[in-house]
Amino acid sequence: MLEVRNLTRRFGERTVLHDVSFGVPANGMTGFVGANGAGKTTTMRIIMGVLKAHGGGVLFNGEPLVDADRARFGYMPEERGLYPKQQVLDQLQYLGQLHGMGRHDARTEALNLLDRFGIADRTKDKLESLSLGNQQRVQVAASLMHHPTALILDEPFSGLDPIAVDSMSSLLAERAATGVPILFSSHQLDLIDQLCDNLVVLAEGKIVASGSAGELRARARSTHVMVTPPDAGWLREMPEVNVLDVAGPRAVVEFADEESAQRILRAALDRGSVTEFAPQRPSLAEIYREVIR
Ligand SMILES: Nc1ncnc2c1ncn2[C@@H]1O[C@H](COP(=O)(O)OP(=O)(O)OP(=O)(O)O)[C@@H](O)[C@H]1O
Repeated sequence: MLEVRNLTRRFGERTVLHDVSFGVPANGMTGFVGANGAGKTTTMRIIMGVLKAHGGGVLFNGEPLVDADRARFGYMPEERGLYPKQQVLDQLQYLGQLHGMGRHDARTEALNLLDRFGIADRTKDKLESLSLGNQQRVQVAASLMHHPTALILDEPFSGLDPIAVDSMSSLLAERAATGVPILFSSHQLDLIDQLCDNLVVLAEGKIVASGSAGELRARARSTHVMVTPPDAGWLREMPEVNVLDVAGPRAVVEFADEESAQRILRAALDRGSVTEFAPQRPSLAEIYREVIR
C-alpha cells in the first residue's frame, strides 16, 4: 500500500497541491484523473523523489518512503526518458542490469515484454525509428523490467492503439494481482472505468474524490431507467421522483429512496405496462464528471 499524506507543493507564489492525501492499495489499479494542470504529474514526481514536497509525505507499507524503496519502483515519467539512438532490446537489457538483474535474465525479460507488447520484431531497431505508440510500449516495458514493487505511470495509455491498450492492460492487471500497487494517470475515462479498482480525482490541486470504485459508486447519485409505453411524461407530475430525462416511453429518473421507487413502480403498473425498470450503475466516468462539476 502506498499512501500519499497531506502533500503540499508551491511553484513560486502559486500553490499547486493543497493538502493532497490518498491511498494506492495493493492488488488493484488506481486511476489518477483530473483536468490539465490539476497536479497529477507534480504528485507523481513527488512520490518518485524527482520533486520535493513543501509539506506532507509518502508512506510505503506504513513506513516513510525512502530512495531505496523508490529504486525498486517502476516509473514512467511524463517526459519519458529512454535513449532515442539506442537499440530497443539493448536499452531494456541495460535498464534491467542497472536494477541489479543479471545479463541473461534482463535480456530474457526484455524479450518477453517486447513479445507481450507485440513488438518482438523491433528488438534491433533504434528507439527513434519506432512509431510514437511503439515507443510508448517500450517505455512501459522499461518500467516493468525489474519486477517493480510499485508502479507509478504518467499517462501510460496515451497514444496507444486498441490492441496495445489491451496488451498493456492485461500485463498491468497481472502485476496488480501479485500485490503491486499501481497508480496511473489518464484522461481516457472509459479506460479508467474498465481497468480501475480505485479512483483518485484531483481538481486544481485538491482531492475531490478518492476510494474504491464500489465506495464511490455507492456515494454517487443512483438513477433508474423506466420504460412505460406509450409515454413516460406522466412521471413529471409525480411526487417523490426527480425526472432527469424523458424520451417517449423511456425515462431516466432518480428516487428519494427504495420505498419511493416501489410506489412509483406500482403506480406505473396501475397505468399500464412497464417493460423496463432498471437501476443504473454509475460509471467511474460519470462519477468523475459529477465530482468535478
Ligand atoms: N516546474 C514547474 N514550474 C512552475 N509551475 C509548474 C511546474 N511544474 C508544474 N507546474 C504547474 O503546476 C500545475 C500542475 O501541473 P501538473 O503538470 O502537475 O498537472 P497535471 O495534472 O499533470 O496536468 P496534465 O494532465 O496536463 O499533464 C500546473 O499549473 C503547472 O503549470
